[in-house]
Amino acid sequence: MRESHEVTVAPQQDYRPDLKADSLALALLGAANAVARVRGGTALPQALSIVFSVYDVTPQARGAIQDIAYRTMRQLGRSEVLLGLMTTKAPEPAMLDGLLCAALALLDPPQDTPPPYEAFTVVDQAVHAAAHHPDFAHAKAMVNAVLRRFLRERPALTAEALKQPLARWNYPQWWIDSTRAAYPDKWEAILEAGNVHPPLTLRVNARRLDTDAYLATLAEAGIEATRLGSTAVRLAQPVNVSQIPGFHDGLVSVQDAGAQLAAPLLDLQDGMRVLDACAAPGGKSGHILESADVELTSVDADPQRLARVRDNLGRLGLEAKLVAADAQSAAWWDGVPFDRILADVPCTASGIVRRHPDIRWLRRKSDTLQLATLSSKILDNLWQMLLPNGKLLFVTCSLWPQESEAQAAAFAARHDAIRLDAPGQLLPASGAGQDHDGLFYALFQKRAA
Ligand SMILES: C[S@@+](CC[C@H](N)C(=O)[O-])C[C@H]1O[C@@H](n2cnc3c(N)ncnc32)[C@H](O)[C@@H]1O
Repeated sequence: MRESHEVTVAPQQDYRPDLKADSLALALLGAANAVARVRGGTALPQALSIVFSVYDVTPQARGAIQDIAYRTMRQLGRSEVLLGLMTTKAPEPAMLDGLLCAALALLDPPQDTPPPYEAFTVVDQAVHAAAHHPDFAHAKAMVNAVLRRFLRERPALTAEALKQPLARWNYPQWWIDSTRAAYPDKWEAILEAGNVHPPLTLRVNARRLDTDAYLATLAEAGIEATRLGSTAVRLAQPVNVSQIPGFHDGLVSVQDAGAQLAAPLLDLQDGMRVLDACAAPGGKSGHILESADVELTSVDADPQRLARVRDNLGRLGLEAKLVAADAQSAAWWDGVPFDRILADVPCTASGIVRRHPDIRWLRRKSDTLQLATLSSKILDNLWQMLLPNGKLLFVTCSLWPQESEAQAAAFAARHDAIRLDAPGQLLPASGAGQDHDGLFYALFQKRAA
């Protein structure tokens, strides 16, 4: 018998196609590559940095790849259903599917938003991109046929697609069901809010200047902005951080207005010992140090993410003791209790999907319970580190009650903790007056000894 030489060829995801650096074809292929990696379980920011490095792209191409990848993520459900209506089997490999979804996202922008490119350019460049990739050059006629059919039959195809919740909402079915179960009267508004483009919100460094003075600086620079809170300023149009006045000198940081509630709730006084137990990348650590002269310990289990805390505090000219450790354990603790503890625990991040549209496609339903179990262990461990009369602020960026209110109620009961006033569940909101992610805050005080 002759030996079989048949081999299965692994997809060449790292292959750099020979396409012009500033072409839409390269941008579509880069986005398709990132989307395929997200399907494989990689978060979109990491997927994009891999693509930028293997494709060795120009800054301009990076911007285009990123923009298309984020658009594609926001409309992945709708594009998947449309593809299901136009093809007999799911396009393979994953990058071909990603290419079609990326092209559809450009051809089929959300209602009332202009298409970013001419339709014929998108089709032409998507076919060109397919033709240049060895894994699916054979499918270039299919890419052409599918995209042209979409343009010809768009009203009928989208009407048919929108009958399916996956296309209507652009979330997996379990996510839609969970939102509906938790918020029977508001689930539609919550899902819509997660599909809105987030604003760029800044936190003004109160050590350096006041918020009105910074608004005046922005106005002088011709940047339109509104005040959202004591230190929160929302830009009318997002800009690159390099164009934000004073960013590099630590006058401001990028931080959602909802996240800016943490430091004031901690009721900080000079001289306190404070623990930020899940600190990376350091947004709240920075705010704590801007608010009072405290002795801050910032802990995070991920040493690479902890390095970002050092960078962020360095830009602000502030310092904390940085510890790479597991907040479920006390092995790293010197035994001296803290006056204040911030527990911004790991969670499903279901409240920040407008900033991270990949999260809904990466998460599994079972993650909620797993993460709630981890965070309850973290909270129980931290409680022993708090002084009598001290305060612990529990924060999540989740919308699921299992991770938030149910967790807070169970924690208070387990430890006989006093529950102080705090916002509780903040639902995501977009607008000039109120604009924040979906976060949860519960504040506990330890009884006097
Ligand atoms: C919601 S993020 C924190 C955001 C941060 N507080 C800020 O404002 O920039 C949660 C963090 O918890 C960290 N983490 C996850 N499990 C942990 C554990 N067991 N112990 C300590 N940190 C953990 C993650 O690495 C992640 O950086």
